[in-house]
Amino acid sequence: MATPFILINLKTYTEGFGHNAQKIAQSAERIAHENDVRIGLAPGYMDIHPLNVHYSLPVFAQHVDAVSPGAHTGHIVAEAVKAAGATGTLINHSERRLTLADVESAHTMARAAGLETVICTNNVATSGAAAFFSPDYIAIEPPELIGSGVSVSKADPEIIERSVEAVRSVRETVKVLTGAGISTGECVKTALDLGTDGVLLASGVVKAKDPEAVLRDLVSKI
Ligand SMILES: O=C[C@H](O)COP(=O)(O)O
Repeated sequence: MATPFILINLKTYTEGFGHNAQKIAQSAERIAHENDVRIGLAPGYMDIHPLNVHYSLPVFAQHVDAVSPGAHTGHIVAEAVKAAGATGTLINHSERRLTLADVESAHTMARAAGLETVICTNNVATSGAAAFFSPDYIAIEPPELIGSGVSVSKADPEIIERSVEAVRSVRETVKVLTGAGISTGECVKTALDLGTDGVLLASGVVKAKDPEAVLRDLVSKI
């Protein structure tokens, strides 16, 4: 199995802006170093460059548009997030959905820019479809459980198992992340036991009183 990957999406929570993003990055870097685990952050765009400069950890954009560099205004271009220091990007997060055609274009552009890719999906069928694009990871997240505090690995383990099957039947090499409501080491262990390669989470860490304590718990059962 690949090294487990814990990817923390800071979303647009104020608890994940600026100095707060740096504190979470510092804890993540330390805990990843002490354990055999990759921990990455997906901060807001303004925090990509500072995190990349000060910390040694994967830094993901939360989204890129299906737009190439040139005469476009107000878009997020994969090459630009790469130039700002991002090492990867989420694509098609449930809170930033794209059409299937745009998922494909955004993914192609992210790849061409040299970014690691995580395509988010909402069910088994979209997970299977996304596998045809050969991203590095597919993150399966039932939208109704996002931010709910109810872990998908407990509430709906079947969707995880069936998504892993759907993805692997299309592309053996694509890794899968479990997302939605993940907040403890037990959730991470269940996600790994269900055949996934890690987790995508947000509120459990970002909104915690002590994010470092949550991070330590997340890696405790790997
Ligand atoms: O990107 C992260 C996911 O949407 C999960 O969010 P959550 O951990 O707050 O449920």
